[in-house]
Amino acid sequence: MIGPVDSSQVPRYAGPATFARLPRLDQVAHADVAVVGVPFDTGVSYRPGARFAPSAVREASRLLRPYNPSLDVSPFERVQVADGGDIAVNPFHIGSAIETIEQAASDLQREGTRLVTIGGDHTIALPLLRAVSRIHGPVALLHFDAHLDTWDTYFGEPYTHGTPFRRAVEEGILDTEAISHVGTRGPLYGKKDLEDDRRLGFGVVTSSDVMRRGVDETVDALRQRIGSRPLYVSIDIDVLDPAHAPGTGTPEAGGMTSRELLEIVRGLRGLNLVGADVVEVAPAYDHADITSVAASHVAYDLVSLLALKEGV
Ligand SMILES: N=C(N)NCCCC(=O)O
Ligand SMILES: [Zn+2]
Ligand SMILES: [Zn+2]
Repeated sequence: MIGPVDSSQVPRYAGPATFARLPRLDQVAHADVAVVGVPFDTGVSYRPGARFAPSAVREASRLLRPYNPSLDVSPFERVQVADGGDIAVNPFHIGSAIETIEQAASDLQREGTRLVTIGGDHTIALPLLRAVSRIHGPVALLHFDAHLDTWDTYFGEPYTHGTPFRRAVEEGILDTEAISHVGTRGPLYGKKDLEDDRRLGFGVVTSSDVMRRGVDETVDALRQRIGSRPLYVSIDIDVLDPAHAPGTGTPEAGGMTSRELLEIVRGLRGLNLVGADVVEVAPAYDHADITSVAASHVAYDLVSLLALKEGV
């Protein structure tokens, strides 16, 4: 196993950044888990800038340490984790970008590598879900977000960051017995948004529900719905309150704390996780790397969950 650069030997701020100072994918024979960037933000409806997230999150991840006490695992000792670099996508053509992401994600997973993808805007969840469903069939989905992202079109366009999960249901790549939003809040276009969303099959745990029920009850309910199904986790960083994630494109007041999010993610331990993404970090609106740090820690816990599951 090739682990991260030892920060007691080489200062952690030295050298080019890979996620958690891990080796690059081309430096290992095989990776069980790869962290890969998708610098794409052509699908946004408001503030752009998520194309700069992969490099910002890698920079913020320099401070991650190799032992995860919350999950009692040293993920980089248990399995080979590597940084898969960025998928080079066309910034001028959403359809072409989606095709490139689906193909690249499929190629990366060909030898059983699991992906934790750093977006990019939420458009990228659709091709990533297509790629995991090619392997596992329709997957359960836990979607952490302030937004439903099950709208139909924007300006007539079906492929945007507000529409990936409606497309995914239409394409039959989700197991609609086990799809939930967590952390939703904020104004909608109309009541119909919620009705449409329910008709697609989504369960909703709002940000207020999490606050009222607490983390443990929330986790119990989510776990029951998911069972042993293959599970994909998509985390829009705007699920966090703007106080915890100012660096994002469509911020909404009244969100979760980073502590709540991390605890819910850790509560997924033992489930059949097959892939995950962390999207919508927009570094230009960030302050003191608050958002990139949160995203890097969430990604670290997702990698840890995969390491627990894939390791022997
Ligand atoms: N996926 C994110 N972050 N936002 C979707 C917001 C869509 C809208 O402008 O209504
Ligand atoms: Zn979203
Ligand atoms: Zn969102």
